[in-house]
Amino acid sequence: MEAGSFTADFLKQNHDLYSAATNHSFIASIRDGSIDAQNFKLWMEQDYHFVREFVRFVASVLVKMPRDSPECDVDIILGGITALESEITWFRKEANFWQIFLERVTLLQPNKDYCAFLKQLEGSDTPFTVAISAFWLIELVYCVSFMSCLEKDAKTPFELISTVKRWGSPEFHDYTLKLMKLVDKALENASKDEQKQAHEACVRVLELELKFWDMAGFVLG
Ligand SMILES: Cc1ncc(C[n+]2csc(CCO)c2C)c(N)n1
Repeated sequence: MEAGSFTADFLKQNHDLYSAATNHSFIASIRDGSIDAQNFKLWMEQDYHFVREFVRFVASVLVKMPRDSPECDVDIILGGITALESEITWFRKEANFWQIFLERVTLLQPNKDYCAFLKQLEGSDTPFTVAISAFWLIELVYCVSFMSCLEKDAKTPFELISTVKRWGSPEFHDYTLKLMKLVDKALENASKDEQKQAHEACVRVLELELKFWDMAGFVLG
């Protein structure tokens, strides 16, 4: 089989897992309007803390970028960091609306596991190529998942529209395409070992995304 780009090959080879992570029942419950507010609040509490760890992760990706990278490539990651500030402000505002106390949240195990994985990627043992691949896929899963909640026949509740628009918007999709191009460029000339490591990190991302959705969709007793 002739090899295409890393990202296209990855998505083809891991179609079922990717599809499970981007068509989860939690997202389906937002899309069809049946979501329980308790589940949404649980997701928001946990995701805020995930995003806080993600800030450090993205900073580490920027530091690992090769010095001879074109400025426009550096600026894509810089844009990602900048966007995180408004993201955090949005979480705080939204948490207020839902009467969530973000400081009092206890991290659940799937979130702890995901944050531990990010920490591992932040380490100097993880090459840039591997970190940027995981970065792309983490953003893509959210983008594709939330895009489905904006389709014509979706019945997303009014109070969740601002949430799904954040990550399901065409602008956010463009950003994931830019990340995808960065990944493919970085991995084109990488060693077989780095390509394998990047593939494994991406599989792990999909597994962790699935568990994160499972956690959010868990029916509270
Ligand atoms: C579990 C989980 N997976 C992926 C994302 C996606 N994501 C991480 S940071 C960020 C802000 C923009 O870069 C976005 C959309 C998430 N939030 N939570």
